Amino acid sequence: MPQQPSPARKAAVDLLDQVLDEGRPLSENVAVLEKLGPSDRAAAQRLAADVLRNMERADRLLQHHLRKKPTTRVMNILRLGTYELCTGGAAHGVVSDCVNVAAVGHHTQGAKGLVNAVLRKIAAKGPDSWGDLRVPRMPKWLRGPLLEAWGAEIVPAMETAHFNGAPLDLTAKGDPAALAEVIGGVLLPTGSVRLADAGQVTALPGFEDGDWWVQDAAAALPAKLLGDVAGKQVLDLCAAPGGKTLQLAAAGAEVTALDLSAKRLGRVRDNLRRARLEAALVEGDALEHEGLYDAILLDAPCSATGTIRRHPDLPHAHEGERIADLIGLQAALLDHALDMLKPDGRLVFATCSLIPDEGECQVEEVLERRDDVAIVAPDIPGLEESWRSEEGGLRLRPDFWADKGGMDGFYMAILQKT
Ligand SMILES: C[S@@+](CC[C@H](N)C(=O)[O-])C[C@H]1O[C@@H](n2cnc3c(N)ncnc32)[C@H](O)[C@@H]1O
Repeated sequence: MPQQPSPARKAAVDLLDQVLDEGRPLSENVAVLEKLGPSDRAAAQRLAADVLRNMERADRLLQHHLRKKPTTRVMNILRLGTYELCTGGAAHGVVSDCVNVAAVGHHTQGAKGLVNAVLRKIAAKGPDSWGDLRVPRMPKWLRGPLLEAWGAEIVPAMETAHFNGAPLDLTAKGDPAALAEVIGGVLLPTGSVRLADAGQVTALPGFEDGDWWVQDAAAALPAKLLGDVAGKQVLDLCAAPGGKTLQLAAAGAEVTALDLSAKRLGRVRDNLRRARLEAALVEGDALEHEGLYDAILLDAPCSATGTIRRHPDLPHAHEGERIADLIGLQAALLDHALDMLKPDGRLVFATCSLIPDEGECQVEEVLERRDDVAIVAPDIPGLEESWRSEEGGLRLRPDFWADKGGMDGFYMAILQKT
């Protein structure tokens, strides 16, 4: 009988298989984690994400020791072992446990010897060269279009930001300066509170009382761009999991939060309950919703390429095949949302994408298509002039605020019904 591997390591390899073989993002791979305790679950998720963030580096070292590429699962065991060995993992423990992961799989039993031999070689020499390997590049399907859009200086800066990962940002329900003090965080110029090393989120002060919620500093801006929403009827069109709904409700708006996904809408409900805030929840297709609103937030479904710092699986789980459809959906959502906006009302269009077709181009095109909307320049505290884009929106990039820990990539613009 082979010795059982550590549950976290085996689950991490299962997660890697599902991302790289089946194209399923880490967030959708819950079945793999169901049987694990909380600490193994967290360790498996962290390991899988770290391996994906470092995959190009691991593959570079491994290619010197492999005459031909093994199956994806064997390769993933090797990637995991390489990453751990090169980042301080104890050589004997990591190698033998990776051999155990191979030994318990029907299709990988035969590769036990290979895993052992290759990882021993990596253990001997890999850690010395690891630090000299280049920052991993994005896969070609994404790097190509981004090079075209942003150029050869900016894309490597984005890649460095992706490689560095993301701190934890919180949005305060009340006074952000007071929250920063209580929680020991840094108050950012735009009002978010940043924690460099947060640990377990649910253990932070104020979690149970709903005094704050997790939201990247860039993601916190679109709701603010709607201006003073107190007492206004505000429609949050693609609302789940609800960070922006909470902001709007906390600012005193009468919010209708709509989302297509019942499951994801359940998360909005949970988040509202924890923060003791209220909103009317509607499950449905935004394109079929009707009504007239004072203000609308359209945080449209998109490639989510602005969130790679937190989701290193994203560029590996697919090759952007849905982006063309998403661009069409964003344009249709934008037109329908503008039809539901009262005269003089404000709509904020936002996407967490690095691709201009999902941001700047959408706004340029809607301004050409329609003569009942005008763009309004964003004016809230903390904005930097370099964030303003030509057509009048805000372009946020992961390489901005590099000295502060970065921000998610986002595009947002304010449109006013004339
Ligand atoms: C970028 S996420 C929204 C994030 C959210 N605004 C927040 O701040 O937490 C996009 C959301 O759009 C929803 N969605 C996609 N297509 C939709 C449609 N046709 N109608 C309504 N919601 C849709 C997805 O279920 C997803 O929850």
